[in-house]
Amino acid sequence: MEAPVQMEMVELVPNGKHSEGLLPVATPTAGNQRVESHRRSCVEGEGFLQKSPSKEPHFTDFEGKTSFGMSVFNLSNAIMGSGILGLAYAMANTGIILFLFLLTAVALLSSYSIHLLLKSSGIVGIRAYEQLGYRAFGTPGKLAAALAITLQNIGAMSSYLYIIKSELPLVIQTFLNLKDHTSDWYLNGNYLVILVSVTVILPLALMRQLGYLGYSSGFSLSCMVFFLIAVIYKKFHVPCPLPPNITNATGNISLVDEALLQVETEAAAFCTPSYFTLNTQTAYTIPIMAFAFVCHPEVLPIYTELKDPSKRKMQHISNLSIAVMYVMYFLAALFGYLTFYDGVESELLHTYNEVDPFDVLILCVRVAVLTAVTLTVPIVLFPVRRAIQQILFQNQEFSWLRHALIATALLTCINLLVIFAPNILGIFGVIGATSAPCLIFIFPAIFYFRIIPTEKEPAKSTPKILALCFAVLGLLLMTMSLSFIIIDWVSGTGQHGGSH
Ligand SMILES: NC(=O)C[C@H](N)C(=O)O
Repeated sequence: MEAPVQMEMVELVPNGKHSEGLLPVATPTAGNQRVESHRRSCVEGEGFLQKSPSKEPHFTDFEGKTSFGMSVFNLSNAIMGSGILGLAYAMANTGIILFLFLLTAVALLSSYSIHLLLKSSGIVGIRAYEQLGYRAFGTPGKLAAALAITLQNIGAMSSYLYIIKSELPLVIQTFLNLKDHTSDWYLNGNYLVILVSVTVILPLALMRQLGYLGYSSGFSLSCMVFFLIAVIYKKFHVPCPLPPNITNATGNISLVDEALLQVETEAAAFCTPSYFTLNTQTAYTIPIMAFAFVCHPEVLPIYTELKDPSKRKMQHISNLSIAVMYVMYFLAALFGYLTFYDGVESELLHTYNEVDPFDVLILCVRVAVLTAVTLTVPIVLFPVRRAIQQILFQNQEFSWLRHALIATALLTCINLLVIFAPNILGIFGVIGATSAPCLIFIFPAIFYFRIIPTEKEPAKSTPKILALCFAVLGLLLMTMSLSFIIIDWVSGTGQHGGSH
């Protein structure tokens, strides 16, 4: 099939949650002007880093203003999300060494995949993930990329709402000073998640532009840093095992002694870290890690906004962001695991409820994380709505009714998903085994294979063979993870990672 000429609409707006470009600068009019100028002057195969010699404006003349440091911050922010909460559980099911090996592999592969994206975009002058799909495979390629991005963002939003469902009842319980979790509606996560969606998230999602809300994504990164500090601090203040209430179990002193002895032996075994573990839950490790490292749809928009852009500079930015997140992810997983060992839940923050529900530090972390995820949901909803609008209602005038209906429908679906999802592991697992491997491994590799001209790199050249191997690896990981997850569900062990 002939590669289609790049005459598609290009919107220089992000696909996810980095702050720049979400501000009013990226108005539809500005976008359309750029598209118009692009339509007039796009030259096939022209590198976007070269300034167009023609006098006519060109979309690649768009001058980025973001500094190196700010771009590292934006990309780190795009990487960091709820995935960090699942990593300690992944470590409990792989052991420290195997976890470190897999985390390193996913981080390195993630960086290689960005290299493929940057190289492909350099050849054709495209700065949007979906557009690469269009350039490589025409409309099916564009739709596949848009679908994967939409699914990934829906997964991210569901995980954020799941955090609201599991953490908000605990915050309210602490504020009301209630020792026990009662069945009152205000302690029911399902009601609370609907309440927050209707009263906070929906009104924000109805705004026409994100405006200053875009800045709040920087706030979420700070919250996750705060979360990490608390996890490290708590490791040294939470006893292992958690004190058991054995005297309640029996009034007999000799039985208490016996029980104590048994508890001590079990405790020694329980509180010893494992370096290499394999069990049914190990299957979730790669999907959790893949989910945690997804930021690929954001790379090209961040590249667009970069001051004095070059592929090398953008690759440095990506490597640095991945390295910083790699360290943060490893520390969060390690200290979370070393606090609770095999008792850690698939949503780490929820596990601290076992220690002391009234702990002030954990309460502050919960409030911070809850605020961050609540503000991030509308930010992630915007590009999903844009994708739906582009696919279903292309070239139609803005309509408030459609704008509101899509937001309401999306939020309703995500609420239903979250209410019926047994645990956050299901969300990490399904999204991490479907859209994440597509976005990280498969699409960048096959887009690269199609986009780089054979005159430049023949089909049998090393970079292209490597890219194909990368796609095959992604496909393998995807099928393996999905099969193991389905087997886990069918055999009924899927509840292990539950956070309740
Ligand atoms: N950006 C995403 O899609 C997910 C993000 N990497 C997270 O961990 O939540």
